[in-house]
Parts: sequence; structure tokens; C-alpha cells
Amino acid sequence: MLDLWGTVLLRVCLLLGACIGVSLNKEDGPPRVAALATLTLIICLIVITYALTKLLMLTELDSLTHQPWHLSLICWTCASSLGVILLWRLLGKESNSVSSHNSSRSRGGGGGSEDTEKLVETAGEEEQEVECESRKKTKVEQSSSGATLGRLLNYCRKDAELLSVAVLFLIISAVCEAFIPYYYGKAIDSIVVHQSMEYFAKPVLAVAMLALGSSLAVGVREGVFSLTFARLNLRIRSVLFRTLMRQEIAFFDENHTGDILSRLSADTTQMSDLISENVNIFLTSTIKGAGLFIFMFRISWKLTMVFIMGFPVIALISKLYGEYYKKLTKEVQTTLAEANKIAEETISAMRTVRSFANECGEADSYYAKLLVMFQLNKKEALAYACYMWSSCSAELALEVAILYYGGHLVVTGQITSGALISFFIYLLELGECLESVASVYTGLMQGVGAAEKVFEYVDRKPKHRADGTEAPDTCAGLVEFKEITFAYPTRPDIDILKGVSFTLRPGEVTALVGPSGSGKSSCASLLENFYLPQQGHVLLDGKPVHTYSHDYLHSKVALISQEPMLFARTVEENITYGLTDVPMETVVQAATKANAHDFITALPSGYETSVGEKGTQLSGGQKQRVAIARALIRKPRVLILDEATSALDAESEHTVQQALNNIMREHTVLVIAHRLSTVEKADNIIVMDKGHVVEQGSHSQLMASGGLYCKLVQRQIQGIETQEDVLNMCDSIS
Ligand SMILES: Nc1ncnc2c1ncn2[C@@H]1O[C@H](COP(=O)(O)OP(=O)(O)OP(=O)(O)O)[C@@H](O)[C@H]1O
Repeated sequence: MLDLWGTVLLRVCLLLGACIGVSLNKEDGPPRVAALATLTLIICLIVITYALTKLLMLTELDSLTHQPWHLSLICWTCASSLGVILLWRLLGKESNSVSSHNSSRSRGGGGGSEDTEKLVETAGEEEQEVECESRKKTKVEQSSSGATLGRLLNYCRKDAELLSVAVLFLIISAVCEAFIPYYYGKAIDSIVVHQSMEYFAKPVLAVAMLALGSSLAVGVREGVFSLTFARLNLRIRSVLFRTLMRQEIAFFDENHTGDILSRLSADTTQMSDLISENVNIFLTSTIKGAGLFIFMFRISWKLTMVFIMGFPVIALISKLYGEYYKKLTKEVQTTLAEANKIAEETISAMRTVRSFANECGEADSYYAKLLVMFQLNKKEALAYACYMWSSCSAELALEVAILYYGGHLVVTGQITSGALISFFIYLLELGECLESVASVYTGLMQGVGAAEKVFEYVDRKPKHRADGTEAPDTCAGLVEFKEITFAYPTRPDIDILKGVSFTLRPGEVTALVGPSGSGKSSCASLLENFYLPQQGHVLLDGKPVHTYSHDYLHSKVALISQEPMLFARTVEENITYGLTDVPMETVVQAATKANAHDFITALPSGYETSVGEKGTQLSGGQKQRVAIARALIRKPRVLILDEATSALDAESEHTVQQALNNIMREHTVLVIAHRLSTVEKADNIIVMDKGHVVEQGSHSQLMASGGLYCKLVQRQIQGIETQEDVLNMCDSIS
């Protein structure tokens, strides 16, 4: 009867717990809803405790029901639950004040039924939230770890239902575990006093039930916690990647690819893993620890006082060690990051390393960094050994003192021998809880450190972006550079372009030539709106390029560079990159125009063939033609060919050049070239030197004027002659 009553009560409680989770999630609802939810949770937890106590006190139900310590257990459960709720709400509030969480956002698209879709949708929402947060961040500077933690937990609010369930099971498991040693003591006393299996069976049954209940609750708790933080990880990574995608090009000049990737993978993982693990440990240990302490106090307040007196010594040792260990860990992380930087750079430039035969050199510099780390690891190991020695000795001394004094209490009849054993088990478990709580801080701070790094990027507002809205129906393709002065954000003091002005006319081919470093590619970058000039404007049809919408500008201006970057996807996906629902005929049309259709159809799976990482499964000329098709499919008005054929052999150059000749006259074309023979036929040749336009005109005009262009042409011809001389010399020797 009692079992049935308890089971029903427990089920009702679980149901109520789930409802509370839902109510807690309603942030924008009236405060009364939240108050009601909190009240319901408290009532629900009181009922749980009552039901559990009734179930667990099978052996001495009548005698124990009226004892004051029974009441204290109920208070403990309520207080811990209330603590969890308050912590939750406080952190949420703190975070809200920083991030000004705005829930009146409009949702885009019709909500997908799939869980993943919902999460991604949520990520989209978070993105808007992030924008809002970034703006607010200029007003409110948040730096404290608490704020970061609060903000992170605020991200979890989307999973409040799941977390409520996890916390509920956490409390159930803690309560069950706290009761187990009590029944160990009862079991021992029943053997010592009654020496009968009948009395012994009851506490053993209680232990079995408690162990079963606690293991089930632990399983659910762990599973739900892991799921919640996996969802958090998904959301944060998605938001971070979207934020990265919005950054200006200068951001990628300034930041090492390895650092960015490390934030995206290592830091996000560390953040969610460490925080989920430590929040879990913290809540479990504090709730369970409070319960254990109540039991210990109840068994013998005198023994508990001995423990309280000895505890500060152990705490002090942990604190001192913790500080030192934190410092060492930071140093180890910095050295490891430096070593990783070397490894990443070396592996990504393996061909260069091999061609300079510097494998050993790179391995040595990597080893040098590892050695520095090893020295720190040695210090860590020594510190750890000292810590273990001192803390173990202090713990042992405390245990011996308690054992000695406890023996005295048993001998003088103040407690039973079973109670002393229970006390010892509580002591050991409390020690574990305290150790866990102490280690939580370090783990949590590491997680917070990783979170701060992630949020630094998430909060970053692009310094320059195509924020414009212009998207006219027609685009003639007239490009004007007007008095451009430009310095790269990474080197703001060095002007790369100094008062550069020129015009690119629709249907004309304009060539940009000049010595290396004169600023030709920088002009192309400005036309692509990758950077903003400090003075002057780059105009497309009379309007500055940054006033056009991002999508529009890049559909009208296409760049084909010296080393086109293809993605490890199929040929078709590479050609239609950034576009959706493109009919196959359009893809074939673009490929045909780019002289690529024939070679694509000869590939093993035609347009479905994967091109490999960075297009390595295609030849240079094939890659270039796929890149041309990718540019043409967007029907751009302005084409920029930045050394488009310079990396190719004569055969490939010829095929690619043919593809380019097919399309040149339909667009405004800007050709950047080193090999002057390729620009002879251009309508206008602009010659640049040290950031200035020094001359312009047709090939014959420039040759006639005898300026820089003429000198460059002569130098190239001489270079070829010299090569021919060398070849002739070789022939004669052989
Ligand atoms: N992302 C960057 N950040 C800082 N400086 C840069 C960046 N890109 C180029 N520069 C500098 O700007 C100057 C002009 O470079 P740019 O690439 O425009 O010259 P270029 O005429 O195209 O040279 P080349 O013909 O060798 O490609 C160079 O001194 C170069 O070091």
C-alpha cells in the first residue's frame, strides 16, 4: 500500500517537474507565470522528499516520521532546489542585462518539423540576437567570468525543459545516494544487536532500492545533460561560423587560419564539455554534500566538529596548489598553441618544405617548442606530487583523529558501531564531494576562458561590410576609380594606392600592368569591395560599390584569379557555387562558354565528379576553366582576370585564353597581367608604379611614348632572348 502511494506520488512529481521546465522557459510571459512555476516546483519537491522518505524509511517509519531530522532533510531538498532555481534565474538575469535578450524577434520561414531544422532555425535567431548583443556590447563592457557563464547558460535556456528534467533527476539521485550509508549502518547494527537475518534484510532491501533508484536517476541525468550541451554546442558553432562568414576580409588577413579554426573546434568543444561537466559536478556535489553533512551531524555532532576543524587545512593546501597549477596550465596552453602553429603552417606548406629540403629544420623547431612544454609538464608533475603528498597526509591525519575519537564515542555508548561506520562512509563521500567542488572551479574557469574566446568572435562586428541595399534592374558595367588612396588595415601607415584614377568601359578590355607590388591586385580587391579606400571612391555605374547589396555586387562583378580556389565538391556544385536551383542546361551553357564542357564530360562521373581538396584532382587549366564557368553562370557585367593564365603551361594557356576570348567583348573586362604579350590587344593599358597610375593608352601609343611600359616590354623581350641564349648555349655544349 505504502509502495503504491509512494510510486503514484513520484510519478505526479515527475510530471510536475516537466511542466515546470516548460513554464520556466516562458521568459516573456508575465512575472506571475515564473512565480507560479517556482512555487509549483517547491511544492513538487516537498512532495518528492516526503514520498521518498516514506518509501525509504521502511524499517522505522513510525519512529522516524516525527523526528526533527526528518524535517531537516525536507528542508535540505527544498533549499537545494530553491538554490538551483535562484542560480538559474539570477544567471539568466545577469546575462539578460548584458545581452539585452530580445524575444520579440520575427521568425523566418515556416518552422521545420525536424529537430535539427529547429536547432538551425534557432541558430538563425541567435544570429540576430548576436547582432543585437554586439551593438549593446559597445555600451556595456562585460568581462567577468560570471557574466560569461551566465551568458552561456542563457544560451541553454532554449533547452530549459531538458535541463529541468536533468536537475530533477540530479536531486533524486543525490537524495538516494545520501540515504545509502545510513542503511549500511542500520544493517550492521541489526547484525550486531539482533543477530537475525530478519532484521538485517530490511535495511539491505532499502539499500538495494536506493541504489537502483539512484543508478536510474544518474543515467537519465547524465544522458539529458549530455544532450543539452550537445545542442548548445551545435547552436554556438553555427552562430560562430555565421559570424565568421560576415567578417570583413581584413579580419582574415589579421587572424591566423589556425587560430580561427581552433576557436571553431577546440574552444567550442572545450567550452561546452567543461561547462556541462562542471555544472553537473557542482550541482550534484553541493546538493549531495549538503545532505551528507546533515546525516553526519545527525549521527554525531561531536565527530562532525572534529571534521570541521580539520577541513580548513586541506582546503588551504588545495587553494595554494590550484593557483600554481592554473598558472602552469596557462603557460602549457600557450606553448602548445605555438607548437601547433608551427605544425599547421608546415603541414599546409608541405610542398614548399619538401622542395627546400627543410623537413628536419621544421621538425627541430616543432621539437624545440615541445621541449619547452615538456619542462612545464615536469614542473606540473612535481607540483602534483607535492600536492598529493600533502593533501593525502592531511586527509589521513583527519581520518585517524575521527576514527580515534569515534571509537571513544562507541566505547562510551554515545553512538553505535553501525553509526560510526555510516559516519565514516559519509565522511569519505563528503570528501569526494568537496574535492569535486574544488576541482570544478578550475574546470569551469577553463571552460569560461574558452567561452570568452568564442564570444570574442561571436560579438565581433565587421568593421567594413557591403551593407548597401542598391540592386538596380540593369547594370551597364561602367567602373570608375576616383582619386583612390588606400592602405591595408594591417598596415595602415603604408599607402598602397596614392590618388589612383581610371575608368573601365563596358565592352572594352582594360589591362592593368606594372612592376610587382605596384598595387594592381589591390585595385581588384577594392572593386570587389573587400576593403574600403581611405579616400576616393570606386564607382559602378556612378554609385560607390559599397552602396550595392552584397549579393547584387558579387553577381555583377566576378573575379577569376591566378589560383582559383575550388571546393572539395562535384564539378557541378563548384560551378553553381552560391546559387540555388540552377537548371542543368544553364550549367552546361556556362561550362561550354568556358571551354570546359568537353573535359568535364570526359571525367569519370561527368559533372558529378568530385574535384578533390582545393580541386587537386583537376589540372591547372581545367581548374581555371571551371572557375571561369563559375564566374560566367552569374552573368556578371564586370570580369576581373587577375593573372588568370599566368600559372598555366602554353597548352593550357591557349585553351583558357580561347575561353576568355569567347566572353571578353560581352563584359567590362579588367585584365591584370605580368606577361605583357597577353595584353597587347587590350583597348586600354593602364601602367601602375608604386601606387600611382603613371601612363595609359593602347599598346602602340605606349610603345611610342617610350615610358615605363616600353621599358617593361623590352625587359621581357630581353629576358626571353636571354633564355634562348642559354638554351642555345646548352645545345652547343651537348
Ligand atoms: N592583405 C594585405 N595586407 C597587407 N598588405 C598587402 C596585402 N596584400 C598586398 N599587400 C601589399 O600591397 C602592396 C601591393 O600589392 P598588390 O598585390 O596589389 O601588388 P601587385 O601589383 O598586384 O603585385 P604582383 O604583380 O606581384 O601580384 C604590396 O606591397 C603588398 O605587400
